[in-house]
Amino acid sequence: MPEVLVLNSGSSSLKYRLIAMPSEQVLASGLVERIGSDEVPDHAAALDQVLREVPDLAPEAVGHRIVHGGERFRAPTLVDDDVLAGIDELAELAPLHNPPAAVGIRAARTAFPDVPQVAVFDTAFHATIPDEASTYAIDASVAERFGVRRYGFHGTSHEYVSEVAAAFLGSPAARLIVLHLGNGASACAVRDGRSVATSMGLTPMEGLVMGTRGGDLDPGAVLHLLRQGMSLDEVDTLLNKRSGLLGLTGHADMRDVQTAAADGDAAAGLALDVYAHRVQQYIGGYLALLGGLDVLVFTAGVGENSAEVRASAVEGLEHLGIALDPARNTSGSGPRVISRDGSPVTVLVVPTDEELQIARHCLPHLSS
Ligand SMILES: Nc1ncnc2c1ncn2[C@@H]1O[C@H](COP(=O)(O)OP(=O)(O)O)[C@@H](O)[C@H]1O
Ligand SMILES: CC(=O)OP(=O)(O)O
Ligand SMILES: [Mg+2]
Repeated sequence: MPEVLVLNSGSSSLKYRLIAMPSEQVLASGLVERIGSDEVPDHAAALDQVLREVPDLAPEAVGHRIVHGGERFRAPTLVDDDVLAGIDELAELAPLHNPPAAVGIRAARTAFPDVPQVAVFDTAFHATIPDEASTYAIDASVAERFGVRRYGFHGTSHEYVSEVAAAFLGSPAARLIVLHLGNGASACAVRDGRSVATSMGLTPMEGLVMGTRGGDLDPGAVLHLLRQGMSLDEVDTLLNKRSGLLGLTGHADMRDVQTAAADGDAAAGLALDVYAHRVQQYIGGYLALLGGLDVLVFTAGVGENSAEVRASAVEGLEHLGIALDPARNTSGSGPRVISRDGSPVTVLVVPTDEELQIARHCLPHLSS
Protein backbone atom coordinates (compact mmCIF):
# COMPACT_ATOMS: atom_id res chain seq x y z
CA MET A 1 0.00 0.00 0.00
CA PRO A 2 1.40 3.48 -0.83
CA GLU A 3 2.84 5.42 2.08
CA VAL A 4 2.46 9.18 2.57
CA LEU A 5 4.87 11.14 4.75
CA VAL A 6 3.26 14.20 6.35
CA LEU A 7 5.44 17.03 7.67
CA ASN A 8 4.04 19.74 9.94
CA SER A 9 6.83 22.28 10.45
CA GLY A 10 6.40 24.61 13.42
CA SER A 11 8.72 27.47 14.29
CA SER A 12 10.86 25.24 16.51
CA SER A 13 9.48 21.76 15.91
CA LEU A 14 8.82 19.24 13.17
CA LYS A 15 5.90 16.84 13.56
CA TYR A 16 5.90 13.92 11.17
CA ARG A 17 3.64 11.01 10.41
CA LEU A 18 3.95 8.12 7.96
CA ILE A 19 0.51 6.90 6.88
CA ALA A 20 -0.47 4.00 4.58
CA MET A 21 -3.15 5.20 2.18
CA PRO A 22 -5.96 4.70 1.67
CA SER A 23 -6.15 2.44 4.76
CA GLU A 24 -5.01 5.41 6.91
CA GLN A 25 -2.93 3.09 9.07
CA VAL A 26 -0.27 5.04 10.97
CA LEU A 27 3.13 3.39 10.36
CA ALA A 28 5.32 5.88 12.23
CA SER A 29 5.01 9.23 13.89
CA GLY A 30 7.06 11.58 15.98
CA LEU A 31 8.17 15.04 16.90
CA VAL A 32 11.58 16.70 16.58
CA GLU A 33 11.81 19.59 19.04
CA ARG A 34 14.24 22.41 19.84
CA ILE A 35 15.07 23.15 16.21
CA GLY A 36 17.63 25.96 16.25
CA SER A 37 19.63 24.37 19.07
CA ASP A 38 23.13 22.93 18.69
CA GLU A 39 21.90 19.35 18.15
CA VAL A 40 19.23 20.29 15.58
CA PRO A 41 20.36 23.52 13.87
CA ASP A 42 17.58 23.75 11.27
CA HIS A 43 14.63 21.97 9.65
CA ALA A 44 16.93 20.15 7.22
CA ALA A 45 18.75 18.63 10.20
CA ALA A 46 15.36 17.79 11.72
CA LEU A 47 14.38 15.89 8.58
CA ASP A 48 17.73 14.05 8.70
CA GLN A 49 16.81 12.99 12.22
CA VAL A 50 13.42 11.72 10.98
CA LEU A 51 15.22 9.73 8.24
CA ARG A 52 17.38 8.10 10.92
CA GLU A 53 14.40 7.45 13.22
CA VAL A 54 12.35 5.80 10.46
CA PRO A 55 14.62 3.43 8.53
CA ASP A 56 13.80 2.49 4.92
CA LEU A 57 11.55 5.50 4.53
CA ALA A 58 10.26 5.43 0.94
CA PRO A 59 7.08 7.52 0.73
CA GLU A 60 5.15 7.85 -2.53
CA ALA A 61 4.14 11.39 -1.64
CA VAL A 62 5.13 13.96 0.97
CA GLY A 63 2.39 16.26 2.32
CA HIS A 64 3.36 19.59 3.91
CA ARG A 65 1.29 21.81 6.18
CA ILE A 66 1.63 25.39 4.88
CA VAL A 67 -0.09 28.03 6.98
CA HIS A 68 -0.45 30.90 4.48
CA GLY A 69 -1.54 30.35 0.88
CA GLY A 70 -2.52 33.98 0.22
CA GLU A 71 -4.70 34.76 -2.81
CA ARG A 72 -2.88 32.29 -4.99
CA PHE A 73 -3.21 28.90 -3.32
CA ARG A 74 -6.84 27.92 -2.80
CA ALA A 75 -6.41 24.14 -2.91
CA PRO A 76 -3.75 21.50 -2.17
CA THR A 77 -0.99 22.10 -4.71
CA LEU A 78 1.78 19.97 -6.21
CA VAL A 79 5.06 21.74 -5.41
CA ASP A 80 7.41 22.92 -8.15
CA ASP A 81 10.00 25.75 -8.13
CA ASP A 82 7.33 28.33 -8.91
CA VAL A 83 5.01 27.16 -6.11
CA LEU A 84 7.91 27.17 -3.66
CA ALA A 85 8.74 30.75 -4.69
CA GLY A 86 5.09 31.65 -4.04
CA ILE A 87 5.26 30.15 -0.54
CA ASP A 88 8.48 32.11 0.12
CA GLU A 89 6.72 35.34 -0.94
CA LEU A 90 4.00 34.80 1.66
CA ALA A 91 6.51 34.51 4.52
CA GLU A 92 5.92 38.10 5.59
CA LEU A 93 2.24 37.39 6.36
CA ALA A 94 3.04 34.28 8.42
CA PRO A 95 6.59 34.82 9.69
CA LEU A 96 6.34 32.17 12.42
CA HIS A 97 4.91 29.52 10.12
CA ASN A 98 5.73 29.77 6.39
CA PRO A 99 9.57 29.98 6.49
CA PRO A 100 10.10 26.71 8.41
CA ALA A 101 7.58 24.98 6.15
CA ALA A 102 9.51 26.16 3.08
CA VAL A 103 12.73 24.79 4.58
CA GLY A 104 10.89 21.50 5.20
CA ILE A 105 9.81 21.32 1.55
CA ARG A 106 13.35 21.98 0.31
CA ALA A 107 14.79 19.32 2.63
CA ALA A 108 12.14 16.80 1.57
CA ARG A 109 12.76 17.51 -2.14
CA THR A 110 16.45 16.77 -1.59
CA ALA A 111 15.74 13.61 0.37
CA PHE A 112 13.04 12.34 -2.02
CA PRO A 113 13.76 13.97 -5.40
CA ASP A 114 11.35 11.86 -7.47
CA VAL A 115 8.42 11.94 -5.06
CA PRO A 116 5.49 14.37 -5.42
CA GLN A 117 5.49 17.04 -2.71
CA VAL A 118 2.01 18.35 -1.91
CA ALA A 119 1.48 21.68 -0.14
CA VAL A 120 -1.73 21.76 1.93
CA PHE A 121 -2.68 25.27 3.01
CA ASP A 122 -4.40 26.35 6.25
CA THR A 123 -6.08 29.11 4.26
CA ALA A 124 -7.56 26.91 1.49
CA PHE A 125 -10.73 25.77 3.30
CA HIS A 126 -11.64 29.43 3.82
CA ALA A 127 -11.51 30.28 0.10
CA THR A 128 -15.33 29.94 0.14
CA ILE A 129 -15.81 32.82 2.61
CA PRO A 130 -18.05 35.46 0.98
CA ASP A 131 -16.73 38.96 0.27
CA GLU A 132 -18.69 40.60 3.08
CA ALA A 133 -16.88 38.37 5.58
CA SER A 134 -13.41 38.64 4.04
CA THR A 135 -13.33 42.38 3.34
CA TYR A 136 -11.83 44.82 5.85
CA ALA A 137 -13.45 48.26 5.62
CA ILE A 138 -10.31 50.21 4.76
CA ASP A 139 -9.39 52.11 1.56
CA ALA A 140 -10.18 49.49 -1.06
CA SER A 141 -7.22 50.39 -3.29
CA VAL A 142 -4.78 50.00 -0.39
CA ALA A 143 -6.34 46.67 0.59
CA GLU A 144 -6.08 45.46 -3.01
CA ARG A 145 -2.51 46.65 -3.49
CA PHE A 146 -1.21 45.00 -0.32
CA GLY A 147 -3.50 41.97 -0.23
CA VAL A 148 -5.11 43.08 3.05
CA ARG A 149 -8.15 40.85 3.53
CA ARG A 150 -9.30 38.01 5.75
CA TYR A 151 -7.75 34.69 4.74
CA GLY A 152 -8.40 32.60 7.85
CA PHE A 153 -6.30 29.70 9.15
CA HIS A 154 -6.53 26.23 10.76
CA GLY A 155 -8.59 25.37 7.65
CA THR A 156 -7.26 21.82 7.42
CA SER A 157 -8.48 21.25 10.99
CA HIS A 158 -11.85 22.99 10.49
CA GLU A 159 -12.42 20.94 7.32
CA TYR A 160 -11.44 17.63 8.94
CA VAL A 161 -13.51 18.27 12.06
CA SER A 162 -16.63 19.28 10.13
CA GLU A 163 -16.30 16.13 7.98
CA VAL A 164 -15.93 13.90 11.05
CA ALA A 165 -18.91 15.63 12.70
CA ALA A 166 -21.03 14.97 9.61
CA ALA A 167 -19.99 11.31 9.48
CA PHE A 168 -20.55 10.92 13.23
CA LEU A 169 -24.04 12.43 13.08
CA GLY A 170 -24.89 10.62 9.85
CA SER A 171 -25.69 13.80 7.93
CA PRO A 172 -23.86 17.03 7.19
CA ALA A 173 -25.04 19.71 9.60
CA ALA A 174 -26.45 22.65 7.68
CA ARG A 175 -25.24 25.15 10.29
CA LEU A 176 -22.13 24.34 12.30
CA ILE A 177 -19.57 26.24 14.36
CA VAL A 178 -16.11 24.73 14.96
CA LEU A 179 -14.03 26.06 17.87
CA HIS A 180 -10.38 25.10 17.29
CA LEU A 181 -8.91 25.89 20.71
CA GLY A 182 -5.23 24.93 20.70
CA ASN A 183 -2.08 26.93 21.16
CA GLY A 184 -3.35 29.01 18.24
CA ALA A 185 -7.14 29.26 18.30
CA SER A 186 -9.87 30.12 15.82
CA ALA A 187 -13.62 29.81 15.31
CA CYS A 188 -15.21 28.87 11.99
CA ALA A 189 -18.82 29.09 10.81
CA VAL A 190 -19.58 26.24 8.37
CA ARG A 191 -22.68 26.06 6.19
CA ASP A 192 -23.32 22.84 4.24
CA GLY A 193 -19.67 21.83 4.68
CA ARG A 194 -18.15 25.13 3.52
CA SER A 195 -16.45 27.83 5.58
CA VAL A 196 -18.50 31.05 5.53
CA ALA A 197 -16.75 33.01 8.31
CA THR A 198 -13.69 32.60 10.51
CA SER A 199 -12.04 34.55 13.30
CA MET A 200 -8.43 34.71 12.09
CA GLY A 201 -7.74 37.31 9.44
CA LEU A 202 -4.89 38.58 7.28
CA THR A 203 -2.55 36.85 9.71
CA PRO A 204 -3.08 34.22 12.44
CA MET A 205 -3.36 36.96 15.11
CA GLU A 206 -7.01 38.03 14.97
CA GLY A 207 -9.93 36.59 16.88
CA LEU A 208 -9.81 34.38 19.96
CA VAL A 209 -7.42 34.56 22.90
CA MET A 210 -4.49 32.15 22.32
CA GLY A 211 -1.40 30.92 24.15
CA THR A 212 0.80 33.90 23.25
CA ARG A 213 -1.43 35.91 20.86
CA GLY A 214 -4.23 38.11 22.16
CA GLY A 215 -6.64 37.96 19.24
CA ASP A 216 -8.96 40.91 18.61
CA LEU A 217 -7.40 44.28 19.41
CA ASP A 218 -8.23 47.87 18.49
CA PRO A 219 -5.73 48.73 15.70
CA GLY A 220 -5.51 52.09 17.46
CA ALA A 221 -3.65 50.30 20.26
CA VAL A 222 -0.87 49.35 17.82
CA LEU A 223 -0.55 52.98 16.66
CA HIS A 224 -0.59 54.19 20.26
CA LEU A 225 2.27 51.83 21.25
CA LEU A 226 4.31 52.88 18.21
CA ARG A 227 3.75 56.56 19.00
CA GLN A 228 4.76 55.94 22.61
CA GLY A 229 8.15 54.81 21.32
CA MET A 230 7.95 51.02 21.01
CA SER A 231 9.70 49.78 17.88
CA LEU A 232 7.98 47.77 15.16
CA ASP A 233 9.86 44.64 16.24
CA GLU A 234 8.92 45.20 19.87
CA VAL A 235 5.24 45.51 19.00
CA ASP A 236 5.50 42.44 16.76
CA THR A 237 7.05 40.42 19.59
CA LEU A 238 4.47 41.76 22.07
CA LEU A 239 1.52 40.75 19.91
CA ASN A 240 2.82 37.40 18.62
CA LYS A 241 4.81 36.09 21.56
CA ARG A 242 3.98 37.96 24.77
CA SER A 243 0.20 38.35 24.63
CA GLY A 244 -2.78 36.04 25.11
CA LEU A 245 -2.69 33.77 28.16
CA LEU A 246 1.05 34.35 28.55
CA GLY A 247 0.66 38.12 28.60
CA LEU A 248 -2.19 38.06 31.08
CA THR A 249 -0.82 35.41 33.47
CA GLY A 250 2.81 34.52 32.74
CA HIS A 251 1.67 31.08 31.50
CA ALA A 252 1.05 30.21 27.82
CA ASP A 253 -0.26 26.72 28.64
CA MET A 254 -3.96 26.55 29.55
CA ARG A 255 -3.28 23.88 32.18
CA ASP A 256 -0.92 26.19 34.07
CA VAL A 257 -3.44 29.03 33.88
CA GLN A 258 -6.16 26.76 35.30
CA THR A 259 -3.87 25.60 38.12
CA ALA A 260 -2.98 29.19 39.00
CA ALA A 261 -6.65 30.23 38.95
CA ALA A 262 -7.56 27.31 41.22
CA ASP A 263 -4.85 28.52 43.63
CA GLY A 264 -6.55 31.90 43.81
CA ASP A 265 -4.42 33.86 41.31
CA ALA A 266 -6.72 36.74 40.31
CA ALA A 267 -4.91 37.46 37.01
CA ALA A 268 -5.35 33.83 35.96
CA GLY A 269 -9.03 33.98 36.89
CA LEU A 270 -9.46 37.10 34.77
CA ALA A 271 -7.63 35.46 31.84
CA LEU A 272 -10.07 32.52 31.90
CA ASP A 273 -12.98 34.98 31.93
CA VAL A 274 -11.54 36.95 28.98
CA TYR A 275 -10.96 33.68 27.09
CA ALA A 276 -14.57 32.49 27.59
CA HIS A 277 -16.05 35.93 26.93
CA ARG A 278 -14.32 36.06 23.53
CA VAL A 279 -15.44 32.55 22.58
CA GLN A 280 -19.05 33.43 23.51
CA GLN A 281 -18.91 36.57 21.38
CA TYR A 282 -17.97 34.46 18.32
CA ILE A 283 -20.56 31.77 19.05
CA GLY A 284 -23.27 34.44 19.21
CA GLY A 285 -22.01 36.26 16.14
CA TYR A 286 -21.74 33.14 14.01
CA LEU A 287 -25.10 31.84 15.20
CA ALA A 288 -26.59 35.09 13.92
CA LEU A 289 -24.72 34.86 10.58
CA LEU A 290 -25.79 31.23 10.08
CA GLY A 291 -29.42 32.06 10.95
CA GLY A 292 -29.42 29.49 13.76
CA LEU A 293 -27.21 26.61 14.78
CA ASP A 294 -27.41 22.82 14.50
CA VAL A 295 -24.01 21.70 15.78
CA LEU A 296 -21.22 23.24 17.88
CA VAL A 297 -17.87 21.41 17.89
CA PHE A 298 -14.91 21.74 20.25
CA THR A 299 -11.49 20.61 19.00
CA ALA A 300 -7.66 20.96 19.45
CA GLY A 301 -5.63 20.74 22.68
CA VAL A 302 -7.82 22.91 24.91
CA GLY A 303 -11.13 22.15 23.19
CA GLU A 304 -10.59 18.38 23.31
CA ASN A 305 -9.20 18.15 26.83
CA SER A 306 -10.64 20.86 29.05
CA ALA A 307 -14.20 20.25 30.29
CA GLU A 308 -13.86 23.46 32.34
CA VAL A 309 -13.14 25.62 29.29
CA ARG A 310 -15.98 23.97 27.34
CA ALA A 311 -18.39 24.61 30.22
CA SER A 312 -17.37 28.25 30.58
CA ALA A 313 -17.49 28.79 26.81
CA VAL A 314 -21.21 27.95 26.69
CA GLU A 315 -22.26 29.00 30.20
CA GLY A 316 -25.56 30.87 30.13
CA LEU A 317 -26.25 30.05 26.47
CA GLU A 318 -29.28 27.84 27.18
CA HIS A 319 -31.43 30.62 25.69
CA LEU A 320 -29.62 29.94 22.37
CA GLY A 321 -30.38 26.23 22.62
CA ILE A 322 -26.90 25.28 23.83
CA ALA A 323 -26.87 23.16 26.98
CA LEU A 324 -24.16 20.72 28.10
CA ASP A 325 -24.70 17.49 29.99
CA PRO A 326 -22.17 17.80 32.86
CA ALA A 327 -21.48 14.05 33.04
CA ARG A 328 -20.94 13.75 29.27
CA ASN A 329 -18.76 16.86 29.27
CA THR A 330 -16.41 15.39 31.87
CA SER A 331 -15.98 11.87 30.47
CA GLY A 332 -15.36 9.93 27.28
CA SER A 333 -12.87 10.09 24.43
CA GLY A 334 -12.96 10.26 20.65
CA PRO A 335 -15.81 12.01 18.79
CA ARG A 336 -18.69 12.36 21.25
CA VAL A 337 -21.86 14.25 22.12
CA ILE A 338 -21.63 16.38 25.26
CA SER A 339 -24.94 18.25 25.02
CA ARG A 340 -28.02 17.39 27.07
CA ASP A 341 -30.72 15.20 25.53
CA GLY A 342 -33.24 17.51 23.93
CA SER A 343 -30.72 20.38 23.56
CA PRO A 344 -31.66 22.06 20.23
CA VAL A 345 -27.95 22.44 19.40
CA THR A 346 -25.89 19.24 19.39
CA VAL A 347 -22.55 19.94 21.05
CA LEU A 348 -19.67 17.63 20.08
CA VAL A 349 -16.04 17.07 20.98
CA VAL A 350 -14.13 15.91 17.86
CA PRO A 351 -10.37 15.30 18.11
CA THR A 352 -8.71 17.04 15.19
CA ASP A 353 -6.13 15.37 12.96
CA GLU A 354 -4.42 17.79 10.58
CA GLU A 355 -1.82 15.19 9.56
CA LEU A 356 -4.45 12.66 8.44
CA GLN A 357 -6.36 15.33 6.51
CA ILE A 358 -3.11 16.34 4.75
CA ALA A 359 -2.49 12.69 3.82
CA ARG A 360 -6.04 12.51 2.39
CA HIS A 361 -5.26 15.55 0.25
CA CYS A 362 -2.17 13.73 -1.08
CA LEU A 363 -4.29 10.79 -2.36
CA PRO A 364 -5.00 12.32 -5.79
CA HIS A 365 -1.23 12.72 -6.27
CA LEU A 366 -0.35 9.06 -5.66
CA SER A 367 0.54 7.22 -8.83
CA SER A 368 -0.53 3.77 -7.62
N1 LIG B 1 -6.00 18.64 29.81
C1 LIG B 1 -5.87 19.88 29.33
N2 LIG B 1 -6.51 20.90 29.93
C2 LIG B 1 -6.38 22.16 29.47
N3 LIG B 1 -5.62 22.50 28.42
C3 LIG B 1 -4.95 21.53 27.79
C4 LIG B 1 -5.03 20.16 28.21
N4 LIG B 1 -4.25 19.42 27.38
C5 LIG B 1 -3.70 20.28 26.49
N5 LIG B 1 -4.12 21.55 26.73
C6 LIG B 1 -3.77 22.78 26.02
O1 LIG B 1 -3.65 22.54 24.63
C7 LIG B 1 -2.62 23.42 24.13
C8 LIG B 1 -2.00 22.85 22.88
O2 LIG B 1 -2.99 22.62 21.93
P1 LIG B 1 -2.58 21.93 20.56
O3 LIG B 1 -3.79 21.88 19.73
O4 LIG B 1 -1.88 20.64 20.85
O5 LIG B 1 -1.58 23.03 20.04
P2 LIG B 1 -0.62 23.14 18.79
O6 LIG B 1 -0.91 22.00 17.85
O7 LIG B 1 -1.00 24.45 18.19
O8 LIG B 1 0.77 23.14 19.35
C9 LIG B 1 -1.62 23.52 25.25
O9 LIG B 1 -0.97 24.76 25.21
C10 LIG B 1 -2.46 23.35 26.48
O10 LIG B 1 -2.73 24.65 26.97
C1 LIG C 1 -2.20 29.23 12.14
C2 LIG C 1 -1.86 28.91 13.55
O1 LIG C 1 -2.10 29.70 14.44
O2 LIG C 1 -1.31 27.72 13.76
P1 LIG C 1 -0.89 27.12 15.18
O3 LIG C 1 -2.15 26.98 15.98
O4 LIG C 1 -0.28 25.78 14.82
O5 LIG C 1 0.09 28.09 15.78
MG1 LIG D 1 -2.12 23.60 16.14
